[in-house]
Amino acid sequence: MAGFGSKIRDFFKKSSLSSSFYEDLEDRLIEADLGPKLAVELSELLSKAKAKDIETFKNVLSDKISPLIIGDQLTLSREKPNVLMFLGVNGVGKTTSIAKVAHYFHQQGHRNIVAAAGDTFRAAASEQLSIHGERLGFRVIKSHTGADSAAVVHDALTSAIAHKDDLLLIDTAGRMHNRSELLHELRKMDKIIRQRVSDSDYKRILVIDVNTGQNCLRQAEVFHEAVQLSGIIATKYDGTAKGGVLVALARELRIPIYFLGTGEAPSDLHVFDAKQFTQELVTLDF
Ligand SMILES: Nc1nc2c(ncn2[C@@H]2O[C@H](COP(=O)(O)OP(=O)(O)OP(=O)(O)O)[C@@H](O)[C@H]2O)c(=O)[nH]1
Repeated sequence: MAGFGSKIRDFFKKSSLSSSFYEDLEDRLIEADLGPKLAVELSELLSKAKAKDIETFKNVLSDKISPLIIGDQLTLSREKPNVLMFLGVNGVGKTTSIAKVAHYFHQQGHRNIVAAAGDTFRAAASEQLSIHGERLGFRVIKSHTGADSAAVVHDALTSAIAHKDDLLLIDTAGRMHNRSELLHELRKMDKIIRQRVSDSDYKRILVIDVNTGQNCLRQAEVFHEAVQLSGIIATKYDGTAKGGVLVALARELRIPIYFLGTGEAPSDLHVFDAKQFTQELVTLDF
């Protein structure tokens, strides 16, 4: 799949004289993952300005998305433990992101880190987390497959408080038998954490794969409804899609982006820079 930049560039190269220019542009923007609402708004703005050149498009795009995209640096408070719960559908990179975030804070001097294998749905998930823990030097609290994930979270919190850990990272399942079961499970975990950790020390982080396009939006809405998301980690930014979906997400949910994941290694994590991201998107430079 071609990225956002090349799709839009091609469009302006080939279609500048067509009579259905603005409708075609709208379709292209939707394909480029900006989402239907933003695509309609952008093509309407260009249509009003009677603009058909790529420079005007870039200016309109920049004006439109700059206020939408929010970057935020994830920092830990002095309280112990800070709790980060990772949410997202299967395969987006939750477990890998936990390893990356553990590595990131470890490098900042936070040596006491524990993770909870809250994905009790899939046997390999807690195994994978344990392997990361051994390599990177964090403890992992886990239970058997099919165990109550809220109980795992409860045990991990008790352990983190007893050990005076700086950070508790919670892995969760992305799939359940059905949506209401997933929501119920997540809310239960959320409630247990809120009973013992203050709001300022607890973040709910949505992990999304930027290559999954508009599917992300629906997923994000479900998780946001369940636990009120605090921020986003966008993974697989090293792939072909260059984040058009992040603009759509930012527009819909208005939550900050913490990090971009750019590979499988623990160090492949970059603090999100909103200015740089917007610049790359509007220069269509990829
Ligand atoms: N290229 C690339 N691959 C990534 C990135 N993040 C994760 N992956 C890979 O994506 C695959 C899935 O990652 P996981 O961390 O297992 O995903 P998960 O969300 O925990 O999946 P489940 O445990 O099935 O829910 C693995 O092969 C990771 O190595 C990234 O930023 N870039």
